[in-house]
Amino acid sequence: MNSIINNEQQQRQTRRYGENETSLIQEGGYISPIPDLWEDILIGVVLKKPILLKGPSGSGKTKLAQSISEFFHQPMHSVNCSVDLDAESLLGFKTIITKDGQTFIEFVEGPVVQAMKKGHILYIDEINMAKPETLPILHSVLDHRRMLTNPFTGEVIHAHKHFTVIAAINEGYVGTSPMNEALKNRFVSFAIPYLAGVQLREIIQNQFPEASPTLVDTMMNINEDLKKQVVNGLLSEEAASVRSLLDCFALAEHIPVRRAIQYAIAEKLDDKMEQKLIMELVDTWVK
Ligand SMILES: Nc1ncnc2c1ncn2[C@@H]1O[C@H](COP(=O)(O)OP(=O)(O)OP(=O)(O)O)[C@@H](O)[C@H]1O
Repeated sequence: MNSIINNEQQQRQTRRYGENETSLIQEGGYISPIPDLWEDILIGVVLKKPILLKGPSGSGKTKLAQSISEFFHQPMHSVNCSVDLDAESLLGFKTIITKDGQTFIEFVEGPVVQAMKKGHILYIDEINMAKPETLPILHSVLDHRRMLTNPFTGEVIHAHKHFTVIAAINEGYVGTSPMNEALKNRFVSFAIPYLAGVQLREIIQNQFPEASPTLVDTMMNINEDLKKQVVNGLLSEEAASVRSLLDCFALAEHIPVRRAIQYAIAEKLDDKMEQKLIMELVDTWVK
């Protein structure tokens, strides 16, 4: 096992990486879809590189960030980006407080400042949904300087040695804009694909131990067919989403499988032709 990860984890907790690794599932529940991906990302974290996770909706990006947080016993602060995201939502804001009859102005620290000072993980979700002019405020945080001059207080903040930044994007989605080069260049980037094969089976069996082997086989076959049609360009990528598949299993505990797939996969897509194609594929497996 990679010693650089071991050393870092020992600094932060007691259990050694590599002990008790009999399951594909990491602490926090993440399963790596590609051999080495999990470990390569951990190395990026240990080297204090900002990590960019690129993958479709429901591919486990948030789960991966939570698993890193559990692995290093490091709390995580999340920022959900939108066009309304501003410097105050990132850094914090001033507020008036009254104490013992006196009025003060106090600065309430936002997620970036808290994570930097406490050495926590900062998770920036859908970073490409933010307005491009909002994020340059983070440039000095994300490069070798690892510092920030808070424009609201003038305070110069140097990041704690364990401070970690993980960002996630769904590329090419409505409402997203391409990340500007200067921002993207500060990250090391990892493509996060959907789970397939034994890894997918493992997560299903872990979350739905009561599911019959027949149901698991059927759903795995349907998922494979959906993936083929995604590759053929006939279905959008989310048709093969792991989140949707897990939703199917949850529903299928209570309603017939066909309806479960309709609600959890087909109806989530906007295109009627795609919905029809999904249900036709399902009908070849579910009687
Ligand atoms: N590789 C994986 N390992 C463990 N769980 C996974 C994995 N991929 C998907 N999941 C499960 O699928 C669901 C969705 O995962 P998650 O919310 O992390 O996706 P996401 O990529 O962050 O999605 P979005 O882009 O829509 O926010 C969760 O229940 C998660 O446990």
